[in-house]
Amino acid sequence: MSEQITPVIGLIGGSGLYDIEGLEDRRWERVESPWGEPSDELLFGTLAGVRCVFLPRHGRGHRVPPSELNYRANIDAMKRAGCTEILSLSAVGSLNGDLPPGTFVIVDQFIDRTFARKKSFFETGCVAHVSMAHPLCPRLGDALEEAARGIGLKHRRGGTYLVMEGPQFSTKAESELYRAWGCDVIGMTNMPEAKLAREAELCYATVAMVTDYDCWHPDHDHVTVDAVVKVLLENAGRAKDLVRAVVPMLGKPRGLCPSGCDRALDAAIVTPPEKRDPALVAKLDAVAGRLLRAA
Ligand SMILES: CSC[C@H]1O[C@H](OP(=O)(O)O)[C@H](O)[C@@H]1O
Ligand SMILES: Nc1ncnc2[nH]cnc12
Repeated sequence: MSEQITPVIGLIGGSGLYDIEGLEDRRWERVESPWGEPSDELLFGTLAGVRCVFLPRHGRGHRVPPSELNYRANIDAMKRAGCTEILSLSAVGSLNGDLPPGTFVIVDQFIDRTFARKKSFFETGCVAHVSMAHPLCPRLGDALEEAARGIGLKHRRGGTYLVMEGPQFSTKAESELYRAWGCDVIGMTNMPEAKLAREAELCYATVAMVTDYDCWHPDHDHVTVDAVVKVLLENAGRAKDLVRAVVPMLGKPRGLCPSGCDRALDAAIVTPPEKRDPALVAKLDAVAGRLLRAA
């Protein structure tokens, strides 16, 4: 019989999203990871009977900046907590005049311009190369699109998210360069998060919630934190409505991911078993235990 999965929905809340009210049987719990400290405790609970695990990306109180987030610990902790998929909810600037503040973009591509982050679970002693050609899970995108349409949310399916290092916002020349590259939105956090989710064989989707026009638009002020916060407080309520609509759709028992997100490591690990570093293999127990345990 083909494998049946009972989904556990991971939710990573970005700027402005530090809790999911309405989660039943809620409890904040510390999850230990061999990769270090996650941003915060994880919030466990259920929505419409579906198990959910929420992590505020920057921690409650927004304490951790994008470059100092321990992305590996965050993804590893969510995998250890049993998550089968992750929905990332993120504030972004718009690089596209057709995507005004308030629009929710169901992203389908990334350009990763970050340079000061640990980007892989695989290090000396166990090397792997996963495909990132299609970094976001279309199955999750379909559900998000249907849910957004169902609740009348201003949204767009598809768009390229440029991930910058930050924490400073872009220069005008950078903003114009990214527009010329065809990017739609800009933020600081979804890479390496999406890469690590892929290595951990977790389906991953991003809802990018537009808060500003960055600094390229001749008719709008350059982005400031005040402006972002004002719009993201409006976006946060709608993001929670979207979560409440999409979780019941995703929570039904299902087969394997048609796009293969949950088997991403099948053809990725290069180092043969006898050459692997046992200490690293032990650290990879949650991320890659499916394959490494068998070896
Ligand atoms: C507070 S504005 C800049 C900040 O917001 C976004 O974070 P997140 O993706 O976690 O919502 C952006 O990437 C920056 O980190
Ligand atoms: N303009 C912008 N640049 C980078 N990150 C952002 N998050 C929200 N707006 C942003």
